[in-house]
Amino acid sequence: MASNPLSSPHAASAQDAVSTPLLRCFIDGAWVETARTFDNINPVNGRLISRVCEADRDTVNAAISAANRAAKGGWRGTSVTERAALLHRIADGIEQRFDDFVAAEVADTGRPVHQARTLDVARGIANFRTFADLIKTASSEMFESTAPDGAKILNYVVRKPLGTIGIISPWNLPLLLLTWKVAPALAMGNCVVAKPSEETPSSATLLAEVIQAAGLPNGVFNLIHGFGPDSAGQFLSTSPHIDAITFTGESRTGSTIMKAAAEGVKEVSFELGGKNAAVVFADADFDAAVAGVLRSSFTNSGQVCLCSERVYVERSIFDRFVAALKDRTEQLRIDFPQAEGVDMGPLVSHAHRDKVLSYYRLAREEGAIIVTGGGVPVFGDERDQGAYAQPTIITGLSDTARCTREEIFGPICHIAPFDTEDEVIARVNDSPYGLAACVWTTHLSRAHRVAAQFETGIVWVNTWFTRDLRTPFGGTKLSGMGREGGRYSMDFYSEISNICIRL
Ligand SMILES: NC(=O)c1ccc[n+]([C@@H]2O[C@H](COP(=O)([O-])OP(=O)(O)OC[C@H]3O[C@@H](n4cnc5c(N)ncnc54)[C@H](O)[C@@H]3O)[C@@H](O)[C@H]2O)c1
Ligand SMILES: O=C/C=C/C=C(\O)C(=O)O
Repeated sequence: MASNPLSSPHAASAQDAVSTPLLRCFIDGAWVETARTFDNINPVNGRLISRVCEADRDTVNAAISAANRAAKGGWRGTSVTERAALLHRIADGIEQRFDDFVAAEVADTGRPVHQARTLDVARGIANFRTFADLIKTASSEMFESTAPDGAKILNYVVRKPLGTIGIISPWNLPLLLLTWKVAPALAMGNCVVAKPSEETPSSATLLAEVIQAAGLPNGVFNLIHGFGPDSAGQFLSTSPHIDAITFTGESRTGSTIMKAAAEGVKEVSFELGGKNAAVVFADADFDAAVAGVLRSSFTNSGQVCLCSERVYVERSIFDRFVAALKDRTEQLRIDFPQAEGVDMGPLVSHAHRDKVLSYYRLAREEGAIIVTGGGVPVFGDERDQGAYAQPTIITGLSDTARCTREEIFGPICHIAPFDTEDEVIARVNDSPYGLAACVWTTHLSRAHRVAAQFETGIVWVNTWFTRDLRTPFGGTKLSGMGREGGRYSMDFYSEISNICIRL
């Protein structure tokens, strides 16, 4: 198998004299070229990486038909043991091509190589292995009772596949978030039509190669490339022939998809936007809190749905904390993905950087104090053609400012002082989002008391983005609908029936 998607046999195109790789769709076990293509750009230097086949409506419908056929074919009848073995084979395939997946993620996003290795690709493997093991150990419910006439009654629960699942994923953690949905969907016996973000097609294409090599029956996994509105995403989410949609992306996109799902009363699972808070009490381990907020604000250039864009620090340590975080932020190494000790790469695209920079300008207009950053780093080399932005800390804004209420999804956080526990809980909850929160304190009962009052799906205490894949993951309010992870994924990707027997 070729070294990476940039030279994979399924990407190379004989038509292209300059040998720019062509990334194709994968439908019913075959690689499919389409009439229209779009460019995939490297955000480190603005250069063309590959051309990507855009699936039109007919191509999307062909993928859905292939999944429907496979769903009615043998796949739903495979045993848990067979499906678990196949998922492990897919994980093995990712492992065998680990460096190719790293290269794909880095090419599309410019992220540090060490992050792609330790987070993105590692989680791609873990996602398949976790659900392979889970279905083999999962139990079902059974209830014994007695009818009024004394007859024994047995109720038991069975899980069946939903059928064809539409999966639409974002660009910020491409392989992690795509496999977080594909693995449990396949584990529960469903068939899949997956559409990755137009910004990050490479690792999804590699995944299709690995799935094909693992021997999944044709049509069980299908990959279509394209955009959202009037393109593959919309054609998939509005199709009457899919049985459920699982989507990760912006809240307003989720709302659009939900309207489409309403037409056919389809099951939906949404992992949406956030405006997450980190709360630092005076009794926190100060150095750990500074290091933790540095990570939760600037990991992946702030392009993680769980990042802290709002930081609240108890007043007595506010000035000291701001100074310490400023110092650590200014030491962050912003560099090429493969540079030794690199901490931060570019944003995913020039368009996204423009959006983030518009918020940097808005912060000034709203009267923020720019503690550090607020612009674009100058390198004097090809990175100046990339989509880099400075990690930025601001203070001085009210809780009603747009920069403290709207998701920016870049390397920026606003720090505000607070005085009491009740005050900070109310301020954290005063948000249209409810995805995640972080609390830094050494006071155990306070940690539990505060965490339990946050209106978020996830709370971390003295840590951030620490993941046990068996736990429920998801948000409240505009941050999403439903939970995925462990048995929560098994429930979403199954049709649950109860069978009652009079013995
Ligand atoms: N809650 C979570 O777990 C989680 C995880 C990662 C990212 N996110 C959120 O995702 C956003 C960033 O990702 P993004 O910019 O790719 O989001 P996005 O909503 O712009 O796009 C996400 C996906 O949806 C597709 N899409 C866009 N419009 C569509 C439409 N009308 N119909 C069907 N598909 C459509 C896109 O092509 C892409 O594949 C941020 O808001 C972030 O908070 C949330
Ligand atoms: O950018 C958002 C990150 C989401 C992470 C997960 O869905 C996960 O860790 O399973």
